[in-house]
Amino acid sequence: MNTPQLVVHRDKELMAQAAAARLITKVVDAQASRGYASVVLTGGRNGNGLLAALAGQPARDAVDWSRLDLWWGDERYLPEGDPERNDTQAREALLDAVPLDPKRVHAMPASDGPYGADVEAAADAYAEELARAAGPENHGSVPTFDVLMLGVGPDTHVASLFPELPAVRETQRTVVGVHGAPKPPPTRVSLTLPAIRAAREVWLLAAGEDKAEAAAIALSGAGEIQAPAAGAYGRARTLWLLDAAAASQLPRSLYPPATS
Ligand SMILES: O=C(O)[C@H](O)[C@@H](O)[C@H](O)[C@H](O)COP(=O)(O)O
Repeated sequence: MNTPQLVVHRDKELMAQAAAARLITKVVDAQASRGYASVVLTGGRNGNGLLAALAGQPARDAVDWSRLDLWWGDERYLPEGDPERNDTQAREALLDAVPLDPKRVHAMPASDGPYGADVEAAADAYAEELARAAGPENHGSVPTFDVLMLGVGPDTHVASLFPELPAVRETQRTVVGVHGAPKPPPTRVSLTLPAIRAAREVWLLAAGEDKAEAAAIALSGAGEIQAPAAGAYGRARTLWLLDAAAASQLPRSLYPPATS
């Protein structure tokens, strides 16, 4: 497991803008070296704030959107187009404004789709879609994502992996159904920690005073069952993108050199 890197920005607006610029550069580099890029999106205010910031950046046109594979780390299990779905909010924030290849945008199943109320079947279907996209070097489970982004909840949850609940304990499956999520809505589909760890880079987004305790807990050696964010790390890099408010309870030893 690699040591998390921390970058602390002045406030949540600057964090969103800087993280968006960072994502553009990462995608452009991946496309220049490999011809395509693969990114996993997250829901929530910080995740959508990053997408909205990216939409406003002229450099967004440096990305070849037609060669970008988009996946989700989790989804609220609601009907297609529901305003509370992560993919609905991502489309409103950015996706509808850029020329993506619809075949490369992999939304998680909706509750009014073929699986109906069977969220486990929906999760299995997404796992199969990931496996089909995986290359031989990925051990046949999930593709090697260039960047997998995760908002961090005040309770240290990431994706829909909540402290102590079954989903965070999953060690084999790549996608699971979640029931009784403490953050509404209660029924969700989520990548598991093994799937998250397949990413080259995992970026954790934490801005706002309400994330200060979660960041301090997750970065101070807590276990992944009690603090799922502590178990979210990439194969090559784990990057926490914070604002000063969310970093305010970090031990000084963890606080990076002055960044803004
Ligand atoms: O479906 C969701 O709600 C998100 O995927 C969830 O994991 C979110 O990223 C965190 O709860 C942080 O959300 P905020 O950035 O809004 O605090």
